[in-house]
Amino acid sequence: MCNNQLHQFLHALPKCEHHVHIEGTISPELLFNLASRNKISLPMDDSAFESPATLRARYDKFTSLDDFLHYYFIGFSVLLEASDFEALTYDYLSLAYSQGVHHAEIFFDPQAHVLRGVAYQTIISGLNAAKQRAQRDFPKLSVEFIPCLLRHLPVPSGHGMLAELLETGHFFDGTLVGFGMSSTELEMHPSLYKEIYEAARAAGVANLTAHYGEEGPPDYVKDALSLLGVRRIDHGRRSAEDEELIAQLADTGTMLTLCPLSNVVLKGVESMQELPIRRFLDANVRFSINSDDPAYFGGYVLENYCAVQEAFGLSVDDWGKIARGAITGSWCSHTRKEQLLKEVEEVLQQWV
Ligand code: HPA
Ligand SMILES: [Zn+2]
Repeated sequence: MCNNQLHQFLHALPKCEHHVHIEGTISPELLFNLASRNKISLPMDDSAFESPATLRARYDKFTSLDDFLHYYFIGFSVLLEASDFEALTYDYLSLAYSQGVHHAEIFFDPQAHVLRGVAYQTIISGLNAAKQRAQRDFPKLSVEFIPCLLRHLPVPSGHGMLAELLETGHFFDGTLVGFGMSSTELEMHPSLYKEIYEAARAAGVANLTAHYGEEGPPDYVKDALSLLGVRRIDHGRRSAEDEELIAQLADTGTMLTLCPLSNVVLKGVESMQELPIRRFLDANVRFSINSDDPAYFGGYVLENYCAVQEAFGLSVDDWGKIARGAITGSWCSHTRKEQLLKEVEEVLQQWV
C-alpha cells in the first residue's frame, strides 16, 4: 500500500473504474476452489497449476499481454454457475467500494463462456444479482456492464456474438451500457472489426469502446477512432507517441482508460515512471486509472492510484482534474454525473 501522505486523500476521493475484467478478479485460491467444486481439470503439463502459490508465482513472470492471456483464459474456465459469476462480481464490488470506487463499469467476455457451454443468460443473471445486492449494500455505488468481443477468436464468431447480444435487447433496457473489444492486439487491426462496429452502431448502440494502444502502435488507436467510431479507448497508453493523436484526443474529449500496474506487469513499460501520465495531464487528454485484471496484476484501483502517486508526485489539483475527467467520461446519466461531481468537490475542498 502507498505510504505517500496523499494516501488518505486518494482513498477518500470518489473514484470511477471503467476498465476491470470481472474474469480478471479470480484469485488463485478461488480458481482452485472452483475448479474442484465444478470438476474442471486444470492443465497437468504446466507446473504453474500445482497450487495457488505456484500459480501466483507464475504471474510475477509475465512477459507480454499474450503470455498473460494464456493464463487468464484457462483461469476463467472454472466459472460455470450463475452463482459463480454473482459471487465473483459481488466480491469485486465490495472490495472496490471499500477503496472508494463509487461508479464501476465492468467488462465481461461472453463469447469465450458461450463457446465452452455457459449460456449468456447464466452469466448475466449472476452479474445482475451481484449488482442488485451491491447497490442495496453500498448506497453510493453505481454499476454497469460492458461485454467485450475477443480478438483471438474468428471475426465471424464476433458477428454471431453481437447478433445474440442484440437479440436480448439488453443494450436498450439498462442491462448493458456499452460494447467493447479486448484480447490479443498486435496484428489485430481495427479494420478487421469495422463491420461489427457498424452493425452495433446501426442497431443503436452508441457507447462503443475497444482495447488499443496497450501493445499496438498509435495508428491502431487512430484507426479505431475513425473506422470503429469508438468513443473511448481502453489503455491507449501508446497514443502518447503521436503528437497529432494527443491533440485529437484532447480536442474530442476522448477518454483513455489507463491501467498502470497492468502495463508494468505485462512489460509494456519497464517502470511506472515511463507511463505518459504527466504528458496526458499537461495536454488535457482525459483519462481514468483502472485495475484491468487485479487478481493478476497485484492491485485494485486504490493500489493503481497510489502507484501513480508514488511515481509522479501529483498535486491535489492534478487529482481533481483526473477525478472530474473520469466522471465526465463515464457512461451514466447526467444526474448521476452531477452526484459524483458533488461528492468529488466535497473531498477536494477538505484537501486544498
Ligand atoms: O489488458 C488486457 N488487454 C487485452 N485483453 C484483456 N483481457 C483481459 N485483460 C486484457
Ligand atoms: Zn483490459
